[in-house]
Amino acid sequence: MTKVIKGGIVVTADRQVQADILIEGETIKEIGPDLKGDEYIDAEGAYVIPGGIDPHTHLEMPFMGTTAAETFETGTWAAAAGGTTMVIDFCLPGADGSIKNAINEWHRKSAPQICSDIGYHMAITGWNEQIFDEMKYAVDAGVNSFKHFMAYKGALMVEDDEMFASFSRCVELGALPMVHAENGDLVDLMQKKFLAEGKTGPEWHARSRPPEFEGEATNRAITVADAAGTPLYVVHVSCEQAHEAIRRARQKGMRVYGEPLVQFLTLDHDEYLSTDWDHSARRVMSPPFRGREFHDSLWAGLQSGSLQVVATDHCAFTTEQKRMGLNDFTKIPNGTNGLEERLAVLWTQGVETGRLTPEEFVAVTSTNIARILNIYPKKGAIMPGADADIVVWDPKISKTISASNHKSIIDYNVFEGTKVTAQARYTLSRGEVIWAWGQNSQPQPGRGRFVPRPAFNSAATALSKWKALNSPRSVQRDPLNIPAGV
Ligand SMILES: NC(=O)NCCC(=O)O
Ligand SMILES: [Zn+2]
Ligand SMILES: [Zn+2]
Repeated sequence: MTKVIKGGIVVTADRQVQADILIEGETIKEIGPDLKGDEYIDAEGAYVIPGGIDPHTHLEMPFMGTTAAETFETGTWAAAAGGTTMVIDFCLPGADGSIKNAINEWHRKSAPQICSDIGYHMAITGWNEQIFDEMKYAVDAGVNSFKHFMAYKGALMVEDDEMFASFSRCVELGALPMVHAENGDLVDLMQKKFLAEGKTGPEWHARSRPPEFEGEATNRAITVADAAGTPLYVVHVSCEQAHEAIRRARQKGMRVYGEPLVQFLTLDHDEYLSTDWDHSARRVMSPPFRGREFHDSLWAGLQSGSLQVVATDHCAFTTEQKRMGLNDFTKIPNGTNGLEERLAVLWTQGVETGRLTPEEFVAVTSTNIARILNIYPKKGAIMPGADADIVVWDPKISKTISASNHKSIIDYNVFEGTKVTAQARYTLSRGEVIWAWGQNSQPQPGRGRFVPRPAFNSAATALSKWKALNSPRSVQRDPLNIPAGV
């Protein structure tokens, strides 16, 4: 059975071309004019883009005394409605600290629920021999990236020496270290100080995590990565201080990748000043939303290439869960939504304003992510042989984002009231239409697959080669010229 996506403008990370796409089974067979097939999908007047990949989600993740409400089913369904065909979700070890058990637990939860494909990152939340050993288990199981939390002191945070040990292990395994870069010690101090002063509202969440804390930690993580000789991926970059550190490292030739979130590009820290407690608490996340001046820095990073990908960090809690922190902002579960909205908001506020080209949009929402996370060109590409994860992207469907019609399980939306001017007309996952605008599509839990991601992407391999050729060597001395020991 073949399908042809007909009459659209195919947009990839490097070009736009008017062409049809022939799909055979789950993969792309041919791209060209006037293709014939058994079925046709109308792309007239629309762009045809690789399915979005969200490199940063937390579905059903146990966190801060509760569990993220968004399930693997509702999360991947919301993603499909928004044009995202793959998510990379964060696996978190449980009380036993085992990476192996965490991966098995994530498979157990996700497999029967996911509507489209999934991959995992693994969190490193401490350091011991078991973690050292099980990092290899993770890589062999197709999990090739490890997140290190420099914040959440007393819970997930790791120290610099632990990061160095883990980054060095990543070098051996050909895996990619990632960091949540905030100075956790200082955040902890500020939180305690504010609470002691009776400052308990959600506005103090943001004030306890200023951009300087993020910039310092980003610099520190880059220093650790340089010492260990590894590329580095900085998640949820929210401010110029962190962006500046990444820019500087890249100028020195380091392979440091930066991931702003669509929330950080568009939403303002004034939201924390709302007199409606729920409104502010629903937007509590770490790092927090920043001021408009930082949005400009992040957009510039996407334009110039110093920042490479846009994610959501989708970690969705209900209002009831947020109210766990009614009298103490440090107990508000951290996280916001964005999976369904990422592409439409980025298109409307990026491409429609001329900040991004359609090609850059494809690069930062899909292709760059697939390349960095080593699943390109199976994912993130429109070329023969690639998975037919494709979106017919209609730049003429407008809507106003609202919790009243979103697919997410939560009872609010941080983009509520935002007007967007483009939507997925069709979303295809491995050749199957899983979402059709206005056609009462239904979720198909269990049809998604886990996609293993191999280790040793080309950046890791190149850096290891460079380090091996250029690392300092001991001076060879004639034993006769070495003074005898005293
Ligand atoms: N970002 C956030 O507030 N919640 C999810 C956990 C994390 O990524 O730090
Ligand atoms: Zn984080
Ligand atoms: Zn996160």
